[in-house]
Amino acid sequence: MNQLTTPLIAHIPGSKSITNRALLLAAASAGDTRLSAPLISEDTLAFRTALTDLGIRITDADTGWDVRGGGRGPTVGATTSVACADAGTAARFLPPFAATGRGEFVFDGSDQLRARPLRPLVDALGALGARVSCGPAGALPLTITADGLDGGDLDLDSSFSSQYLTGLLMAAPLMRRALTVRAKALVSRPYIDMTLALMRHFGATAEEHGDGTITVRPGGYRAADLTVEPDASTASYVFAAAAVTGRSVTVPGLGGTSLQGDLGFAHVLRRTGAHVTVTDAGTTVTGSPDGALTGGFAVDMGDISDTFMTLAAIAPLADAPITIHGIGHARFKESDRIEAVARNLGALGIRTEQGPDRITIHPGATGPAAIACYRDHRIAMAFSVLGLRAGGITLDDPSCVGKTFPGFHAELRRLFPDHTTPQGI
Ligand SMILES: O=C(O)C1=C[C@@H](OP(=O)(O)O)[C@@H](O)[C@H](O)C1
Ligand SMILES: C=C(OP(=O)(O)O)C(=O)O
Repeated sequence: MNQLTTPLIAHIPGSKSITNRALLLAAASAGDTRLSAPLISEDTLAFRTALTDLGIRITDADTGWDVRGGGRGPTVGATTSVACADAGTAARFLPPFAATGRGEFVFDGSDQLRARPLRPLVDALGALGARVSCGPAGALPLTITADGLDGGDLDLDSSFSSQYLTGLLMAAPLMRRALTVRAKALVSRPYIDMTLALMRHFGATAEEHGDGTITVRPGGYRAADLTVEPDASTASYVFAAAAVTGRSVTVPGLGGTSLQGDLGFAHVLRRTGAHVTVTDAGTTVTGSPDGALTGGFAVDMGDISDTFMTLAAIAPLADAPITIHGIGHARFKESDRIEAVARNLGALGIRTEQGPDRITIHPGATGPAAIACYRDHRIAMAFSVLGLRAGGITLDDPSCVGKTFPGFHAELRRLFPDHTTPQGI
């Protein structure tokens, strides 16, 4: 192996989705949980602070965090405000947990988070017996006057997000009766598989029926230590960087046993000509020589929509158009991500066509441009990868990567010191 083919070892922090699920499940468990290698970023620190505000004791430890679970939903005397910052997982996972407790809770968040839909979750909590109200737009601020939750049967609109279902499922073992949920038009299904696997890790009983409904029985959780694997959504950026530079990048600890559907992005890169190996020890992506990318295909990224921007941002380097579809729900996240990608590619001189749930990107030389991040960490990180090949790319808000990867710019520079990274960072 020469220097160019020797794999670069990427340092990718823990999964945001696993960290925040494990924090909540540990908080709901009877006993102490050691959560090792958690992600430390704005989203997970906001989630930790929110649980602390709900009375959960979380302390720093040598390998991560120690959580002393209460074995039930939170009980508060006075009205308790819970800040969710920009974290969609906090806004969707914490209210059902609180509703199984006692007292009044007011959940709120940033303007960005206040713009993201909550109505299906509000309706579901009301149907389960909670006294709940939300803002005029069917979003935050959300007020719950909790006195436990009954459980029962529920139809849940899951077309905007899978997170409502995750929040309700994780609260279900704390409800008075079994919960059976029929999720309609469910998106991002791999995140439900992750939820169920982690619930079972903490001792819950969840049954998946043939018709897609899920039944969770009461009985609470038991504490169970957990080590968080590296974040597969974050790994998409270094895997794409390997593809566009022709280098080889390995992410140790993210492999065949992963709970994360976004590892599927590595297989999407295979379609561009990259070589991918996934073992239980980790995943390695090796780009074609000189970073040549094969286009001329369409791909459904509905299950792994957080990574569609990573592919879209490098698609101008391909030899033929790439169409990404199944991603309509990505319009309701930190930004309207299809529109954000289209506008930024347009600013770079790249032709795109978009539909409600899709975008087609045409190849072309990219000119210099200041990327409008829309305070969306994934827009900033995805276009930084393009910047490795296309000089003259700057970011209007480089620090927005702090939501899930505060060390992103430093790691990209460390891995690719000979390539350009967005100026001003
Ligand atoms: O459950 C989770 O941890 C997540 C689910 C996904 O959201 P949607 O279910 O809204 O697609 C994903 O975009 C988000 O980054 C994390
Ligand atoms: C959508 C995302 O996060 P969340 O929904 O947890 O805010 C994301 O990380 O891309």
